[in-house]
Amino acid sequence: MQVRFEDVTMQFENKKVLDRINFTLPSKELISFLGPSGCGKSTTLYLISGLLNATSGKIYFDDRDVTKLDPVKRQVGLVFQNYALYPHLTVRENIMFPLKMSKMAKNLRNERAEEMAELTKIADQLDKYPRQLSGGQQQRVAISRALSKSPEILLMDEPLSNLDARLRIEMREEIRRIQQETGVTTVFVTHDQEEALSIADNVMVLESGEIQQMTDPVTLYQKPRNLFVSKFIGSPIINTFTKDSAAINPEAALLSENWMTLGIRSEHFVPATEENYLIRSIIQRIETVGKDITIHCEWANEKFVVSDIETDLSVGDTFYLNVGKDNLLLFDEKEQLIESRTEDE
Ligand SMILES: Nc1ncnc2c1ncn2[C@@H]1O[C@H](COP(=O)(O)OP(=O)(O)OP(=O)(O)O)[C@@H](O)[C@H]1O
Repeated sequence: MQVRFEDVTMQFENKKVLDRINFTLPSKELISFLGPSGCGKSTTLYLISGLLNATSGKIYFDDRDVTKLDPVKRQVGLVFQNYALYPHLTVRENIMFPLKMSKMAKNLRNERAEEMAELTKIADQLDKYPRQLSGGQQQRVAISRALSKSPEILLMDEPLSNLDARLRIEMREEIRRIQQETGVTTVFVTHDQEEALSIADNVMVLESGEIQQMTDPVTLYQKPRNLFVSKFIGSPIINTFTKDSAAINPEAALLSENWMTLGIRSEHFVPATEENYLIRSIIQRIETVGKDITIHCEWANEKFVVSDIETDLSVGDTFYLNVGKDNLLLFDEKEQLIESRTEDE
């Protein structure tokens, strides 16, 4: 099922949290809402679920106007960060709970609970209580419960935030698998850019109640629409330079072009020579973490980082660098990506 927002505004007292936002979530996809704390991700999710009502604008599920529809009638499944399981009910009873509410016959409820537990790989935990399960298993129960009523859409609000790093990675792969097996349109809210990029078909980046960009993870990384998105996506954070950056070769042809900020990702630098370089630096520190080498550079108090590069140079050496022209991200005075440049060349 497709979800469409038309000019949706959400205001709490005198605070406008979402300002006339428009988007379409394609059917059967996993879409991530990504953005810093307070940008309006959860609010958008609750508007889809019906737990919040929009101040103005329209919300459609396919061609059905659901703007004023009761949450129960919207057929959404919800999964929260804290699992929200009933502690006094077993796993089986937790999964069956929404089915009981909708008065499904007991044998069918049981069958459905077992089917869901198979899907989420907790079939051997059905008679335990939530407190006897690990965090990852509890979240599997919450997902089973949310899917038990075959919702039209599954909404997940920071579902992995309570798990440790290793389990987060395991569970995000599981969520991806479950989403693909069921084909249910899924929204996954996170503030973690790596999580969003690794799990989603499409990512919607929000900031200050406005959609900054909505596209697939590769495009988001390679062609961020503006400086905010370029800085929010990618680790380490993208390096930025201005026209008066002393690190830029004063002879560089790039300086005669019209731009305000130059963005270069750490892995896009290649070694260069004093005769032909774009960026110069003095190596400050070489950091090795496992297989990853990050070189911390500086020129005239401007700091930046270089990674995925082979060099014999050491701390204190001058490091000359170039960047392939497709990897130069130029932003104008409104911090928007100048796209025509890469298309022209
Ligand atoms: N019921 C409410 N009354 C007043 N302000 C609210 C209410 N709910 C949310 N807000 C405000 O709306 C803004 C967006 O909140 P929202 O929870 O959607 O952000 P978020 O992007 O999900 O961030 P987080 O990850 O911190 O939850 C915040 O400034 C928040 O304080």
